[in-house]
Amino acid sequence: MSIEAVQVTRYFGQAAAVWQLDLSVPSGSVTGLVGPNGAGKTTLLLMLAGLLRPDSGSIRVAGLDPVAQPRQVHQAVGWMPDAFGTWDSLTCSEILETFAVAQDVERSTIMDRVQEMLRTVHLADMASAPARVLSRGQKQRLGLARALVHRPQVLLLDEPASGMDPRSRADLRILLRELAGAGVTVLVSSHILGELEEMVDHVAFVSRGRTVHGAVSGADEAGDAGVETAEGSTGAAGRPRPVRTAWRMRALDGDLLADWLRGSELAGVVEEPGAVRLELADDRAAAQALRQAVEAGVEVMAFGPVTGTLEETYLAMEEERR
Ligand SMILES: Nc1ncnc2c1ncn2[C@@H]1O[C@H](COP(=O)(O)OP(=O)(O)OP(=O)(O)O)[C@@H](O)[C@H]1O
Repeated sequence: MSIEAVQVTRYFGQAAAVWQLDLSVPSGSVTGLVGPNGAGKTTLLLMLAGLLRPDSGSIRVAGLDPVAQPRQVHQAVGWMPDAFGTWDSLTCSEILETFAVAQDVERSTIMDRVQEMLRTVHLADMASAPARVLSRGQKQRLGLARALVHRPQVLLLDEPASGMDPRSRADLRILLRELAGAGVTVLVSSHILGELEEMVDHVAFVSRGRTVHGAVSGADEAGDAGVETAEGSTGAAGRPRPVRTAWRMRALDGDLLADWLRGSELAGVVEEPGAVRLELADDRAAAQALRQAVEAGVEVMAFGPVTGTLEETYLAMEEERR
């Protein structure tokens, strides 16, 4: 596990923003952090980034303790806050350069790295522009470049897509998937659930300062309280759940599809003639199911994860906006 939080608590005055929270995030994956306003997501991310001390509990990020080893954690982590404050008179290039220096990036490589990062977030044209002229979405992209400039092992993003246009959001999704593929651990909070669903491998729900068991494998589980309440969550609650577990297969011949499903060992239901919904453990299981269906002669014309399950699960959570 690349991020491990055990019984972490943080108070602001009398109010517990995060309370006895458990979270385990696997390495090399993209994990979503989902919860209502005031649930404690930002507070949690700040503690993981070594920018806020927990009152109690233990945290390990890339094997490091943010309380005892803040400097090492800052170097291991890329942090992108929801609102990225820039020094308005510095240029985009100067801002990235400043952060690269602060993060001890090898001096001789800094300018190349800065150019590379500006290209990655499509701001190369703005390299010499002062930050004050950037739009909100462009500032977000610069914030992403800043978080990545020192090649962190762990990337913590708080609402990164807010203010970004559709092209930038799509680029963000692709970039986060690529980073995870290269072994970076990504934890991303977002309220844009449809988008999160497409980019994350797992999701952890936060409610009233605690992680709750978020089953996102489909409407059935979500509907019958697949999400435990904050009070009911213990133990495995901190383990994020895989996201793509409900899949829909459509075929030209509905009877053949239904026969194949009955004869297979797979968990699934016929939703309507020509369409079945399958519960599959992971992407590999999905690929196998598709192969089996095709080999059995089913003329599959569409197959993909059922979207909207994250939102269904979210809405099934006890509403507790603060
Ligand atoms: N510096 C602070 N001082 C006092 N209370 C705070 C502070 N920071 C956060 N809180 C409180 O802690 C709780 C959790 O806030 P936090 O910002 O972590 O929630 P969040 O899940 O990130 O919310 P959102 O989705 O709206 O960004 C809220 O009730 C908030 O008012």
